[in-house]
Amino acid sequence: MASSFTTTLADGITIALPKGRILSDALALLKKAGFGGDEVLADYSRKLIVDVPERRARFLLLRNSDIPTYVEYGAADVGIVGKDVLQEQLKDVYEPLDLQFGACRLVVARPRDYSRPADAVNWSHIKVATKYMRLAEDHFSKKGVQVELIYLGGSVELAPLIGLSDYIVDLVQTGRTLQENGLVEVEEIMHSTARLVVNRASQKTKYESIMHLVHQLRTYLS
Ligand SMILES: Nc1ncnc2c1ncn2[C@@H]1O[C@H](COP(=O)(O)OP(=O)(O)OP(=O)(O)O)[C@@H](O)[C@H]1O
Ligand SMILES: O=P(O)(O)OC[C@H]1O[C@H](OP(=O)(O)OP(=O)(O)O)[C@H](O)[C@@H]1O
Repeated sequence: MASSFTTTLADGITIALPKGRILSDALALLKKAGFGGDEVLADYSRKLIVDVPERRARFLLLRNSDIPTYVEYGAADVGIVGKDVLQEQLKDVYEPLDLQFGACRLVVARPRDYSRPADAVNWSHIKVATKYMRLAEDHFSKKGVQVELIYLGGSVELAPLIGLSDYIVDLVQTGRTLQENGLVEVEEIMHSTARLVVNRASQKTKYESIMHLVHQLRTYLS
């Protein structure tokens, strides 16, 4: 069966989508723009490749953090991924569109009753748990604060509660996760929304298809 995946949709477009929380917004926009939608959701969680030949589109369902890699190497022509991930990974891809959904912020947070001074100038050698190693490193080094970064892949808010770290750098949207775990935001690092990213070679070899997609998505952005 694998060969059929490589022989169909030769002149179509391969779109990498993240399986997590921005999938439904991404599919809703793609559907409005005429690039499939329900077909992908119907197969979601069972298939990792979903072909929609009548739209000349192939969807890859990937981990959020893998999207830039697939697009950079041309395994997908385009992808949808959060700006936070793009800033963290700095892959060599075009980023033509802010898709406006998936809004969140990357922040520094600490326990509400933490005893160290809130002013970063007075911090010294703090432990920071995060999934965003590069962004956290950049943030603290700009302040001249020496930090020990501890990589965690999820549930980062737990780290300061059990003494693994002093601070966290993580995403916040509603603020509920921080609040329910007794943490408070102390600094904001960046805002993030979902972006369309495009492989540099595909932008040339599939110029018309990609410009059509970009145009359609731009038209249907709310
Ligand atoms: N609480 C949130 N509210 C809104 N958007 C969010 C929130 N958390 C994350 N996002 C955005 O959605 C993207 C996908 O998040 P999601 O939680 O689905 O993936 P993930 O678990 O971080 O990815 P991976 O599986 O690769 O580690 C994030 O990169 C960010 O841009
Ligand atoms: O401000 P809120 O609306 O509460 O959202 C913030 C939470 O959402 C994300 O976690 P996610 O649910 O993706 O789980 P994770 O901790 O496994 O990454 C993020 O890492 C925060 O933990």
